[in-house]
Order: sequence, then C-alpha cells, then structure tokens
Amino acid sequence: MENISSDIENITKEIKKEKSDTITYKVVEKFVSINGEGQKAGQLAIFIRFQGCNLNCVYCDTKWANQKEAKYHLMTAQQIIDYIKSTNVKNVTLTGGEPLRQENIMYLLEKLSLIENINVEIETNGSVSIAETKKIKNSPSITLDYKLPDSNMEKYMDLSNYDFLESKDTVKFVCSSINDLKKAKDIIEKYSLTSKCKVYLSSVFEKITPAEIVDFMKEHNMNDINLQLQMHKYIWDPNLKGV
Ligand SMILES: C[S@@+](CC[C@H](N)C(=O)[O-])C[C@H]1O[C@@H](n2cnc3c(N)ncnc32)[C@H](O)[C@@H]1O
Ligand SMILES: Nc1nc2[nH]cc(C(=O)O)c2c(=O)[nH]1
Ligand code: SF4
Ligand SMILES: [Mg+2]
Repeated sequence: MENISSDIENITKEIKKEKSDTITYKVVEKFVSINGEGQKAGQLAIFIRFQGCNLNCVYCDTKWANQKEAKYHLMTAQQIIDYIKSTNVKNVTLTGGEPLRQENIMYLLEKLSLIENINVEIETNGSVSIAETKKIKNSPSITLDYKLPDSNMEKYMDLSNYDFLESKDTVKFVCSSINDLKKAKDIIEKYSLTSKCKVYLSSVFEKITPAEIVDFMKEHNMNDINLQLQMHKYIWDPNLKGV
C-alpha cells in the first residue's frame, strides 16, 4: 500500500511539473535598472515587461511592447523566478504592456508570493480588475493608473478597483494638461484616495512641466500627494529601452 501511495504522489508531482512547464508568459524584455517610478523610485529593481495591452493611451512610451508582432521570449514561471534569483536584486516590477492581461498571470503571482525577501509590484492600467490579486497571501503591491481624459482611455477605467486598495498600493495619475490635473483632483476627492493608499501625480514627458504640476498642487492645497517624475528619462535618453 505504501508503495502505491508514494507512486501516486510521484505521478501527481510529475503532472503538476508538466503543467507548470506548459504555462508560459510573453516577455518582451527583462532588465535590472533603478526604478524610475513609484514607491521604490531610485532603488534597484528587476523589470519584467510583458507583451500586449488592451488599451492604447495617446502618450504610451512602450507602444512597441503592445504590438502583436513584438518579439518576445516565452518564459515559464520557474524561468522568471530563476532570472529574479540570479540578479540578487529584491525589488521586482511586473509591467508591460498590461501585465494583468497576461494569460495565467495569477499562477506567476502566486509563485512569486512564496519567495522570501523580494518586493513584487505590478504596474497596471486601471481597466483590469485587481480583485484576484488580493486573494493571494503576501500579495504584490499594485500601482494602478487612472487614465485621464487626454489619454483617450478614461472610459475603460474599472472604478470597482478602488474597493480593494491597501496602504501598500498606489494610484497614479499621468497628466498631460491642466484639464487632466483637474480631473485627477476630482477623482482623488471623490474616492478619498489619500486615505486608502499612496497617490502620485506624474507628467507625460514633454506635455506638461513638473513646475506646472507643482503650481497646481500649491493652488489647490493638495496634501498627501507625491509629484513623480520618470527618473530614468532624465538619466538616460528617454527613448532608450532596457533602462
Ligand atoms: C508603460 S505602462 C505599463 C503598465 C500598464 N499598462 C499601465 O499603463 O499602467 C507603465 C507606466 O508608464 C506610464 N507611462 C506610459 N507612457 C508615459 C509617458 N509618455 N509619460 C509618463 N508616463 C508614462 C503609464 O501611465 C504607466 O503608469
Ligand atoms: N527605470 C525604469 N523604471 C520604471 N518604472 C516603471 C517602468 C515601466 O515601464 O513600467 C519603468 C521603466 O521602464 N524603467
Ligand atoms: S495601458 Fe499602459 S501599456 Fe497600455 S497603452 Fe496605456 S500606458 Fe501603454
Ligand atoms: Mg516605462
């Protein structure tokens, strides 16, 4: 009997391994840099960028990654984990494209949640539900965009996401104009975002100056909100990939 049960156990392990080997993710680039955005800005981070997006923001700086014909590597969760471990860097940013639209992404998130001493963050566009991610013990922190009017994608925002926000999460408003800033202010107030999570205002590179954002913040007494510049675009050529 003992032999039979250990045989069954081995077969089950084998089936599970085969299943995990067949789940792959479309990775268009992976690299280590300093995080130029978010709560870990300025710290070393590993970036895993997934192919494909369900939105098409006017200002998107990674349109190349969204194309169907973008060159990608198929990686299993284990290969992604091996890469992460090989770097000795503890911050991991999953981005894209839209990471939460990657097939079987929950499987990868669950695997990553089991690794000790890493911080996983997901950059997501605000149109996809984050509810499932919150069921994971040690869930990744979420940086959730609210796509403002000038992005042309505002109508796709899933506002039910705000019921799931925690203090480790961030809502980010990428602004192109004063009109965008006004809308950001309305949404921040309507959903009491500063009491739920971190709130960032960022500028679309070369569309609005950081000084204009600061002036708007001063004029409207916007406390508990961070101005966020994409640091990597000041350090390197703003069009450079892999930094
Ligand atoms: C390329 S997106 C990928 C993740 C996800 N699709 C999203 O939109 O959050 C990563 C972050 O870069 C921001 N971003 C994209 N293009 C930008 C630009 N031209 N200027 C400033 N931020 C930009 C997005 O708003 C998002 O916060
Ligand atoms: N250095 C650097 N930091 C980043 N933070 C978020 C990024 C993204 O594209 O999601 C990004 C990026 O592309 N590069
Ligand atoms: S949602 Fe993100 S990746 Fe998709 S088009 Fe907008 S900025 Fe680009
Ligand atoms: Mg980027």
